[in-house]
Amino acid sequence: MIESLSNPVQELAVSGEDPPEKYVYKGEDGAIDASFLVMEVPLIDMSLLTSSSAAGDEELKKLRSALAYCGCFQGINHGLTSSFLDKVHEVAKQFFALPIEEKQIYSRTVEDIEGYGNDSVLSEHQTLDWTDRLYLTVSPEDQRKLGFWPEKPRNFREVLHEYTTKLSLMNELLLKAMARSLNIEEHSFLKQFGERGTMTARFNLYPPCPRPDLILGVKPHADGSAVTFLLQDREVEGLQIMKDGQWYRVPIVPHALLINVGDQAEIMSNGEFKSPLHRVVTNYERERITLAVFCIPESCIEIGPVEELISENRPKLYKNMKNFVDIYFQNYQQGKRPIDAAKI
Ligand SMILES: O=C(O)CCC(=O)C(=O)O
Ligand SMILES: [Fe+2]
Repeated sequence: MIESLSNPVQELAVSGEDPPEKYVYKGEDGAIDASFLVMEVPLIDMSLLTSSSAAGDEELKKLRSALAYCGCFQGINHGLTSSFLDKVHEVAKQFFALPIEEKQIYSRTVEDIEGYGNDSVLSEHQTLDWTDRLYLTVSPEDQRKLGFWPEKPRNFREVLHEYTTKLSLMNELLLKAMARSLNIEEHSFLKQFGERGTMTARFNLYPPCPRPDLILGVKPHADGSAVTFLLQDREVEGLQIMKDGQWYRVPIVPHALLINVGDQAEIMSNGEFKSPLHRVVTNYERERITLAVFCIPESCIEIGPVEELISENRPKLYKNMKNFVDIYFQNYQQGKRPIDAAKI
């Protein structure tokens, strides 16, 4: 296997040169266009998801239909203040603004996806994403590799810790609400998630791109998580979701969290919830910074469709399996949709 790391896209972007051919996307899923229709991503009031009132029941119905319809929603009233979310965005921005030598202290190695860097080059035919990332394991806390956790800006570690501690609680609340919305025992999904599920954080920088018509920020994929929390850029759009064979733009709702289910929630829900295919387009003039936090079930626990969601009318659609993330990466690298490997 050829494997090497590519140069920071941030440097390519300022060089003013034409981007190398290996960034040009050759997929056949339609033109790259930033002016598609906007997806009406439902807004969900997260504060109502724990309420046993009529309004709470109503919100659960909305949650269920959002996850069945487009696999995602804009979470509002989530309990994180706007000023705190601005701070999270600010530390990400300050990290990517550091001189290259300072960021490279945290560089990932070829063997490890954690750290600062971008796509591993595994084959000559691979198309690279127009993005630089900082990828960190957040929990379980004893698996953090602090050597990759930036010391600059000064409050980076503290802000990330606080943000992800809150998201971890939100993940639990949401997995319970997702189960209740399907009228199944509320711990059905949480049990499969386990007490030592993994949480990873991926800071994404998409530098301005000279050819947004040819180059993607992130190629089409669905997430391998159970749940993903995305803090979008406050001003620059870029995320697109596929629905019924069409790409749609995901709008920015200031200070909302864009929450989507990943393949593992699709499997556990026996396909009631849809893990959405999504991609990121680039912008000619402006950089975009996002933070994706992935909540991933404990790898040694077997996940599979919850029994109560299997019936004569709705047969079991996915196999039971452990360590889906491994299956995910094997299939992803071969350009296959990982969830297909889980289908019966
Ligand atoms: O940056 C975005 O808008 C989405 C990133 C994403 O899909 C991912 O990191 O899995
Ligand atoms: Fe994603």
